[in-house]
Amino acid sequence: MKTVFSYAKPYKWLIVIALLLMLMELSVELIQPLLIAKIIDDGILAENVKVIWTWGSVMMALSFIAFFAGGVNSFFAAHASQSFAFDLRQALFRQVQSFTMATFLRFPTSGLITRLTSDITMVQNVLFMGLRIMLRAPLLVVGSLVMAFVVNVKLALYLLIGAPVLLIFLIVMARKGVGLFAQVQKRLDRVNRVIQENLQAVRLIKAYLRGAYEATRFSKVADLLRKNTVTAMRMMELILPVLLFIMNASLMAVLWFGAGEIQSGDAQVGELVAIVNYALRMTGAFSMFAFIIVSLSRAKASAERMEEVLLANDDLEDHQGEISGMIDLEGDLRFEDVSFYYPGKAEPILDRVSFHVSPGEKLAIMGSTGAGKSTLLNLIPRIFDPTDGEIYVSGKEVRDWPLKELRDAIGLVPQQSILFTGSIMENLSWGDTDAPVDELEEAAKKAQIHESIDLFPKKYETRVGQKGVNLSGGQKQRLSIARALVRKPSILILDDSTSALDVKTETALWDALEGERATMLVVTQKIQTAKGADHILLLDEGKVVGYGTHADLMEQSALYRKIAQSQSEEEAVIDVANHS
Ligand SMILES: Nc1ncnc2c1ncn2[C@@H]1O[C@H](COP(=O)(O)OP(=O)(O)OP(=O)(O)O)[C@@H](O)[C@H]1O
Repeated sequence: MKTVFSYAKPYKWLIVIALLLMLMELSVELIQPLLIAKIIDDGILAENVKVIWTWGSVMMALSFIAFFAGGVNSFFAAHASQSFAFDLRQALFRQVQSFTMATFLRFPTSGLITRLTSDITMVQNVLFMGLRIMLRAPLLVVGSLVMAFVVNVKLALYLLIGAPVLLIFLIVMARKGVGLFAQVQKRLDRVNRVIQENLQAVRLIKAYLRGAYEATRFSKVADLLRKNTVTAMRMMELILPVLLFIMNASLMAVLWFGAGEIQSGDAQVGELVAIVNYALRMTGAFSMFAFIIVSLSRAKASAERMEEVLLANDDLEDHQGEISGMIDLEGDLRFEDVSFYYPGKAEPILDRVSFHVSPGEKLAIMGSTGAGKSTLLNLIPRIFDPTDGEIYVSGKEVRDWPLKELRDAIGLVPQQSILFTGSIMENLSWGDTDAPVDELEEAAKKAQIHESIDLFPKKYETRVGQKGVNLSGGQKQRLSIARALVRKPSILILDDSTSALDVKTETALWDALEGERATMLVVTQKIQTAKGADHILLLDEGKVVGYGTHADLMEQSALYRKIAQSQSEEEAVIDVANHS
């Protein structure tokens, strides 16, 4: 809670002013029964019209002040709570962005989305309501009690009859509430996860006719959310009747014993009326308690979930020392005995991998699916750090480069092309926001996507992503490659990013990349692509099982020969099909 609410600190003066205004409003409310008592005892019963007019006017003036204070309080409360939520959302977003992959994988995406949306709204509402009514209700209870004692101690004591039971009951309910609402937020995470998966996979779901199946899956998680929320709310709904029962019993005691006190002359009618008035105000305030406990419980659960994110320890150390050199234009890359385990896994995904790529060389990486190719590539820009061994870029261990320097020098094209909503131009300049337009077009030409873009009516201003044109798989791959080229990387990493290209386009792409001053790592399944590389690294179950040129591997590696043979058979079948 502390970390989350520390984001309200910059608005402490707004909060203080809002609280003072709220106290002003509250004081007026508390003084009013006292004035009523005075009007009854000294005005009505004493038949003194002047007293009635004087105190009546004071009451009116005070009501106006309370009205004004309430209005301004709302203004400050809204401003403080909205600004607090804005800052908190920014902080959470930045924190999630700064996560290492290892930390990121600890939180399901849907959970992060819920934290950034519904959880923040929950604490924002609590701050707003806190400044408006939540604090006001308990203060009204305490204030009314104090005022009741000021009016008549004996009568006020009857109001306290139910206090201990009430207090214990409220504490128990508040504790239960936090646990129940934490569960509700978890269920909401799961609902969000199913929604997210469904929206992403909408085409697949249609193609597999899995709409009904997914609807059932959604019903199940939505039903769990409903059940948990109902349980929590039912528990909370107990609060109001119990509170009212206790308060009404206390009120009965006041009236019962109050009548006796008036008859014996120990109390006046006006005093009894004032105390009943305070008791009614306390009851009214208590009726807010159910709502307050629900809101506080939800906000506490939400704050704890956000705190998990804000306090998540990031273990990726950024070398902040002096930059003693720049990564060369064509980065030299060396893996020395690199092993890697995914967090919490017992089996290594990479097992003592060593190889060297000289500046400007092109290394093709091959291996069966799951061999560890993508994992290996992710270690270069330090998406993960190796568990053992070292990786050197331009002669320096990757952990010794400042992270920005290292990542600036790398152009990574992931296996799945990811584009952002916006124009083609915006997607290209995402690679380097300072790159001039002609460089963006140059990159597009090299990536063999310029001609396709030219055919769109709006050319580079064509919108992609949601509500924009849907690019084909191959177009997306080429756009992703162009985006990486815009960075003018020293090391260009293509993770199976040409799989959707036809042979002609791919050949043109490799020809265009020939002139690029970059060391290249290319994951590929195609022997044809590997043949064009200076060296080929063959991975199997995380181990290097072959390294050399195409000719070397044809000679040394049975696995490579098998892949080559299967692909030449495939080509033969295609040839036959084409000629028949
Ligand atoms: N985040 C993760 N946590 C645990 N295991 C993972 C994670 N990501 C990948 N793996 C496992 O690591 C192994 C290697 O995965 P990787 O993606 O590196 O393989 P790959 O050779 O690129 O495969 P493909 O050619 O199919 O893309 C796989 O067995 C995969 O299940």
